[in-house]
This record gives sequence, C-alpha cells and structure tokens, in this order.
Amino acid sequence: MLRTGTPCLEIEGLVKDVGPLPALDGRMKRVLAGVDLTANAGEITVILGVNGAGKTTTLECAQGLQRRTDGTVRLLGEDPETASAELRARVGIMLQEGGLPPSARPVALLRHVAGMYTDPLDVDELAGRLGIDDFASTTIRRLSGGQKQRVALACALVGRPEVVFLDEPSAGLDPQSRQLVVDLIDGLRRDGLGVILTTHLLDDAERLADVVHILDRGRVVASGTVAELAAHRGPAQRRLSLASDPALPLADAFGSRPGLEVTERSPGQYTVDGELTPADLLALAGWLEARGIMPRSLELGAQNLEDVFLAIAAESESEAAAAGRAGEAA
Ligand SMILES: Nc1ncnc2c1ncn2[C@@H]1O[C@H](COP(=O)(O)OP(=O)(O)OP(=O)(O)O)[C@@H](O)[C@H]1O
Repeated sequence: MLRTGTPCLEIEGLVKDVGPLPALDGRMKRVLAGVDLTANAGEITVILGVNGAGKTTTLECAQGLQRRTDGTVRLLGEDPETASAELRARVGIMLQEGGLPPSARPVALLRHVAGMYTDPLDVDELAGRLGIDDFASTTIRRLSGGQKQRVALACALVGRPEVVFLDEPSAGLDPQSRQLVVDLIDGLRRDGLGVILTTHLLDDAERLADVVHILDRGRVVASGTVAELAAHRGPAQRRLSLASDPALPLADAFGSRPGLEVTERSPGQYTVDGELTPADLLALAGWLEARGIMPRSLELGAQNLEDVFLAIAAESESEAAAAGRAGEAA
C-alpha cells in the first residue's frame, strides 16, 4: 500500500481523439485536449464536469481501457496501457453502466470476483455492509438501478485494491443507500486507498473531496480543495439566503451596489451572492424594517461547491466563446 499523500495516478497532457466521425465529414474529434491531474493515496479525488466534459474518457484512459492519442499516464507507477496482471490486481474499477452479467446472482458473483484475488475482503461482510444480502439471490437483470450500483461497487472493492475508480457511485440511490455509499467511500480514504470518483451530485462531492478537478471541453479548468476553489472567486464571496413573500424587489435593498447578484430562485426564496459587507447587512435590515417585513428565514454562509462549480463552468464557457470569436475574427 502506498503512503498517504504519494501520487497513485499521474496524468500529463492527456489527449484523446476519436473518429473519424461521419458527423464531422470524416474528421477526428478531440475529446481530451491535454488533461493534467494527479491523485494521491489516502485521498479522495473528485472529477467534476458537465455532461460530455470528458470525465469518463479520462477515467478510461487512466485505467487503460481506452488508448490515449498523446500524453502520459502513470497508474501506481506503471503505464496502464501495458499494465501487468499485478498492477490490475491493485486497481478496482466501478463502471458507470455496471457491466455486470445479467444472469448472475449478486453474492455468487462477488464470490467469483473475490476468487480472482489473492487476499480478497470477506464477501459476506462486504455484502452485509452494502445491504446486498437483502437481494442476494435475485438475478442482476431483476435488480433496481440502485441495487446494481451497490453490487458494482462491491465488485470494485472486493479485491482489496490500492486505487479505486468510481464513476457516479451514488447516482440513482435512495437517500439511505446514498448515505451508506458515502460513508463507505469515506472509510476507503481512512484505509489509505486512493479514490478517484466522478459525480454529478455536488453535495456528495463536497462532503467527500480532498481535491476537486473541474473538467470542461476536455481540459482541467480548475483544481484544488473545495475551499481553494471557493477562494478562486474571491475570498470574501458569501451567499445570503432569505425566505419571505414572493416577488419582493430585494435588489433595491442594496441600491446599485456592483458585484452583488440577487436572485429569486423559486417564489419567495432569494439568494444574494457576492462580497457582502456588514454595511450590506445593515442596508438589508433597514429595507426590511421600513417595509415591515420579517423573513421566514435568513442565513449567511460561504458559497458551496455547486455555486463554485457553476461559476467556473460559466467562466470557462464565456472564455471558450470569446476564443471562438477571436478565432473567427483572425
Ligand atoms: N467514441 C466516441 N465517438 C464519438 N464521440 C465520443 C466518443 N467517445 C466520447 N465521445 C464524446 O466525447 C465527449 C466526452 O465524453 P465523456 O463520456 O468522456 O464525457 P463525460 O464527461 O463522462 O460525460 P457524462 O457526464 O455525460 O458521462 C462527449 O461529447 C462524447 O459524446
């Protein structure tokens, strides 16, 4: 097992072209345009990105399931494209679609997978921890999406890997199963595994991530801890959330103060984002008092990962649009 904090995955300048594609008149499509990222043992590395950003392709190149066009990938120090059987035994992979045989039964399948490793986890204990016992003898094809997810996760972990790739591990799970999976992933970090995961569930990412990499159009556009990414937008960025009557002209409370964004997210639910100061809070209190309005709730907090992610994605989008316009103009 690698020491906590040492790199278990190093990706530099990863390029992946696919095609030739009829939709592009037989040209190739650049899916990854130079991805750089590192993941460490004993840490949870989360890769975020909108649909089509290149997350799955990055993971598959890192696992050696797809051949890269250019760049270098080191997984536990080896090139995954020419990986030895020893390396494969040290890596656990949970695929997005599960890739499970439809006629197999979950616990029998887990025993079969465990049999391929020299020192697997105790199958009964793992099946119990993930609640797989409850549907142990139902064939995979009859399982719900969430049940299949849990079996796929168990298959990725049963060989006691040092690095584990989890593609959307908590997607489609009910709240209780989702909590179970989040706790289990948290435990993997304590056991010293390097965990690399993609998710669209930003509150799970926020709870679990040691490091986040945001992918956009096949490149990493931001990396860091959740706090570092939030600071990237300005250390004093805050969010004020307020619930009251619908359709209040709340922006008036702050005059024409630049840099504050007031949004009514749903009727009566407002957010104010930006570098809020005590003077802004005083102005808001005065505005509410003058109108005799007592909000149902009022909360001041830091911006969360979802806000940060959306802001970084929007910045990247407008930079790409500007580069496109410059390209057209040239
Ligand atoms: N073999 C292929 N042929 C054509 N296009 C491809 C191929 N592989 C990937 N792509 C395209 O490359 C882009 C990146 O795909 P990828 O699956 O890596 O994205 P993703 O970030 O994992 O998306 P999602 O969140 O939807 O799973 C997408 O636009 C996808 O359609």
